[in-house]
Amino acid sequence: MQPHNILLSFSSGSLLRDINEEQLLEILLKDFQTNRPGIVGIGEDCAVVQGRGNDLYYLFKVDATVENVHFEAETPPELIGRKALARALSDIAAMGGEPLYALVGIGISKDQKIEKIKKIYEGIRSLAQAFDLLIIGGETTVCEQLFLVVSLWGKTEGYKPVLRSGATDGDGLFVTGVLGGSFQSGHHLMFMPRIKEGKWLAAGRWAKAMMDISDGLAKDLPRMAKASSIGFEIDFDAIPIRGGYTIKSALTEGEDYELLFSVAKEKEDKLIQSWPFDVPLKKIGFFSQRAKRNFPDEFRGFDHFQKP
Ligand SMILES: Nc1ncnc2c1ncn2[C@@H]1O[C@H](COP(=O)(O)OP(=O)(O)OP(=O)(O)O)[C@@H](O)[C@H]1O
Ligand SMILES: Cc1ncc(C[n+]2csc(CCOP(=O)(O)O)c2C)c(N)n1
Ligand SMILES: [Mg+2]
Repeated sequence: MQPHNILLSFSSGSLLRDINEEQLLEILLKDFQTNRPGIVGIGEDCAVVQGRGNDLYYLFKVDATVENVHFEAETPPELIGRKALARALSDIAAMGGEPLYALVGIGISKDQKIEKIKKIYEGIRSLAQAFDLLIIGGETTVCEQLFLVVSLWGKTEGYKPVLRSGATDGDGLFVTGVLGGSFQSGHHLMFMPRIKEGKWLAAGRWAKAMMDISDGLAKDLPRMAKASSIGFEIDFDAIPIRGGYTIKSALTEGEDYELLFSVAKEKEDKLIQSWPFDVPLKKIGFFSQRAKRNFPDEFRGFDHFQKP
């Protein structure tokens, strides 16, 4: 059982495995200033910094992709590079932004084949090209466990980024694509970040709250509900599950990299009629002031510090 107030209950001997990712951030950032007018700091998929006027917002994101955590030693190197960039792009998509520039950090051991690193970079280059994104720098270091860190700079222009906190009572709850089986099916290496869908949803003022699903719906939806100070009702039969996988997989395994968003009740039908993309769109429930903010205990979602 997790202690309720982590700041009161952790001791100098406590280990990371005793807490979760959110609790670690609470401990670390207790005395940091992370917000001020025009800036949205911790708690969103990207940090938001307001540009000049009310029409331009910059988005910032940094994402790590680590051997034996996010990919395996045998993963094809082009797909390692592709995934490292795609993960960060998914967070720009989650706010309805468009990507502008990237910095790429890499940690490699001295025994690594140069050919493998070249292939990793080829994976980055081809996805960057697909999104018209410039790689403008990075960092190289030596390390036993191969890792990449991608920093992205993006923007919304002419409309506001969609935060996690905008959902209100009665809003419909939608997801793109299908959920579950990401690791086993290889989706976690091949997914297409939902940049154009996210931008359309934000620029057209369809989505009131939005995020990407990286730790599983069972973990990420309660985060959105908490940010919006609201509960939710899920229609479990409506959840779009990848063929051959289970509802448990769809709710808990994570790395779906799909968009989860809320839409005002009166706009739902129009949204479904107007949806111009090939990727499926599905209503899976609604936000409610009276409903709970959690899934049943058997559905937990992914946490780096805790056993599945
Ligand atoms: N070490 C850290 N220091 C400061 N802020 C952090 C740190 N790690 C995460 N954050 C912030 O905490 C929030 C949640 O981070 P997290 O990486 O879980 O984002 P996410 O979008 O929920 O997940 P993902 O990156 O898998 O999509 C973000 O706003 C992020 O900027
Ligand atoms: C070797 C290997 N083991 C496990 C997984 C599954 N996995 C890793 S990170 C993550 C959640 C999102 O990460 P983050 O919170 O860092 O964004 C999930 C579901 C994998 N892809 N590769
Ligand atoms: Mg995210």
